Amino acid sequence: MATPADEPKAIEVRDLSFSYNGHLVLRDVNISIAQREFLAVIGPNGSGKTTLLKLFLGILKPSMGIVRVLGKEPSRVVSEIGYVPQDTSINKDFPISVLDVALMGRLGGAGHGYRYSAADRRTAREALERVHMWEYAERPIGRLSGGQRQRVLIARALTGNPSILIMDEPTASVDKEFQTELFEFLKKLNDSMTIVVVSHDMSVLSSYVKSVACLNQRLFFHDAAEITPEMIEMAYHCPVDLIAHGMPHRVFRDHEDH
Ligand SMILES: Nc1ncnc2c1ncn2[C@@H]1O[C@H](COP(=O)(O)OP(=O)(O)OP(=O)(O)O)[C@@H](O)[C@H]1O
Repeated sequence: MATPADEPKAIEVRDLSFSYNGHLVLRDVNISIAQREFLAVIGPNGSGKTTLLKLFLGILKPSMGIVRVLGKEPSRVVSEIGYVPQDTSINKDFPISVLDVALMGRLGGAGHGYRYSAADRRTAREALERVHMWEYAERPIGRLSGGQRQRVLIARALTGNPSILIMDEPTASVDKEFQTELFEFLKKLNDSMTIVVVSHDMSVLSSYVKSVACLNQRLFFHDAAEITPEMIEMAYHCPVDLIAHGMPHRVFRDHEDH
């Protein structure tokens, strides 16, 4: 049986740089994410967070350096990763039901024309029950609240039975109550699953995550849930008066307003 010492890292990134058409977005990024880690990636708008996630997923290829997921090329382990994209990437007018969205998580590498089996339907139902959305199974996704839609997207990611869950801004369009509920849920999943969450909102993160990475073209990784003033300065290019055990939330807001 594999011991933690010899099990592969969930995600390993070495000397990674990435450019879009010559425009450098990520520079010399190194990070090693152990299995069952709960990592938050924070950073300002346009700092490359979504780009980094897409490199983890194999949707983008590094310009330089390597990305390994469970020791392999990301494209070879697609079914190991559940991805919850930003809510804004969802076309809310598309006439598709909650159950259909959850079932899409079963497609994995399956080609066009794949027919869902009874096992697929059972798994989709279980995933929707886990996020308390089974009662909405027949409802079009366009007629859900932001928080409900987020739950369905999580269910879709879980139906693939991934060992790594990657979420891009899961709390962007939901209220405080759902944020807490979501992180409690993620904390339970984290017993058996690696979780990577991109977020702007640090106030909800600190009590749930195990480590934090601050990104602004370069990545600054801290192997603890604490967000240090150095990380803030590095990523946000502003000195932050880090208030005792508080997140510099107010300070950020002031900073972003100017
Ligand atoms: N497909 C693309 N083609 C060209 N440039 C892109 C593309 N996608 C993103 N970019 C640029 O790359 C940079 C990083 O974008 P990315 O979406 O990774 O940032 P982010 O940190 O996720 O931002 P946000 O917090 O606003 O979601 C930005 O300057 C963005 O304009």
